[in-house]
Amino acid sequence: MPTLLIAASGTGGHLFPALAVAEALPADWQVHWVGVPNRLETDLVPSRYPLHMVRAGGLQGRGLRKLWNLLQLLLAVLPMRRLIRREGVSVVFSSGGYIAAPAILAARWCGVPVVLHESNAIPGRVTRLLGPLCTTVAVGLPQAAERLSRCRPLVCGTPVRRDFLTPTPLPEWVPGGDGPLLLVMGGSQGALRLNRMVRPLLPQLAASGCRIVHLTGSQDPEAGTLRLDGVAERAFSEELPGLLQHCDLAISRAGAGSLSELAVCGTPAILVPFPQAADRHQDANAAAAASLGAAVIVWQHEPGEPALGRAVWRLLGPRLRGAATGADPLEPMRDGMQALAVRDADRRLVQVLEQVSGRG
Ligand SMILES: CC(=O)N[C@H]1[C@@H](OP(=O)(O)OP(=O)(O)OC[C@H]2O[C@@H](n3ccc(=O)[nH]c3=O)[C@H](O)[C@@H]2O)O[C@H](CO)[C@@H](O)[C@@H]1O
Repeated sequence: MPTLLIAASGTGGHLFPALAVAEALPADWQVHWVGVPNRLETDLVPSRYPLHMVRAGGLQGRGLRKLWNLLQLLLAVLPMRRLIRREGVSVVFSSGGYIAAPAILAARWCGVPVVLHESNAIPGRVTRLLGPLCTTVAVGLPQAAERLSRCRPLVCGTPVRRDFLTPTPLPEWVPGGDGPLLLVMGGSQGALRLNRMVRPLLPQLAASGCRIVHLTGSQDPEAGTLRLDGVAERAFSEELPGLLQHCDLAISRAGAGSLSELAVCGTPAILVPFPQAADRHQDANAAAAASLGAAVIVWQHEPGEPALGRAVWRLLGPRLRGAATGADPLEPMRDGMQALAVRDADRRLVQVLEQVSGRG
């Protein structure tokens, strides 16, 4: 029985694509997962995949703290190597981030093939540094391949969960009515600054008949303070597939996971890239969508500045006024999102895993 070790940790953007790959494997594969204590994987990884923990953090901090984190990251190679040997792992797969570093080094040490998936348009530090050691580097966007010429990467899209690919109903708690539906989301952790840009716009939008779902994240102290008819606020929703398939427009951060889900659902978006993302990779993700006409980029600004409001009213205005479809700016954006979509990224990656494990 082939055994896959998945090294994915931390954010939805790393965990969900890896989960999609695990779910797409043929039934005879066994999956083990390696993560970090107290991160999102403890909630998200289903119990059918044994979850092993190693201590491995990012290289945050300065001076001695940074050195200590680097040492911990290197020391994590040892338990990973033991895990690979003990479970008879045939292939290691990682969706990137810091946990990928010890996973790649341990796999090479054991002579086991390793497949690395990079979903961002600007590859992360670990991908740039250790990609050349991997058996295969796969990327979600062609823009990333241009930046990784030493690894000859395979462009295969970023896997999304199956529910995004099959028709899914709108959740019952979404405000009813005929008005267009606007979804606001800030990635798996929510985005405070994005929430603050959006809130001043909501009273007028709701008064004009727009229905709004705002996914605030769990850290927003202002959540729940604005009570308006036609607006539903949630910290997090498990029902994003139904929301994305039915909404007219999304306002979103430009994380690679969200972007690939918007694309497969054909959902037009206003993207507000997170300015502190490593190497400003969200700017590049957003640019990849905007270059296809799929999205409009609005740079993060203070609440009350006009850019976001102008973009929302320009895009939703015709639907709020009930104008004819020909004048609707959202239609070409939907086509743009569909051009960005890769619907079989999970199967393409499974094919790679089967090949490198000698079964393909
Ligand atoms: C702040 C930051 O640096 N974020 C990075 C992080 O992703 P981060 O997890 O922040 O964002 P992504 O957009 O990649 O993924 C969000 C995921 O959370 C899910 N979701 C979100 C809200 C909700 O209510 N329900 C729900 O299910 C979405 O369906 C999606 O699958 O890793 C990504 C992949 O390397 C990067 O592109 C992002 O830049």
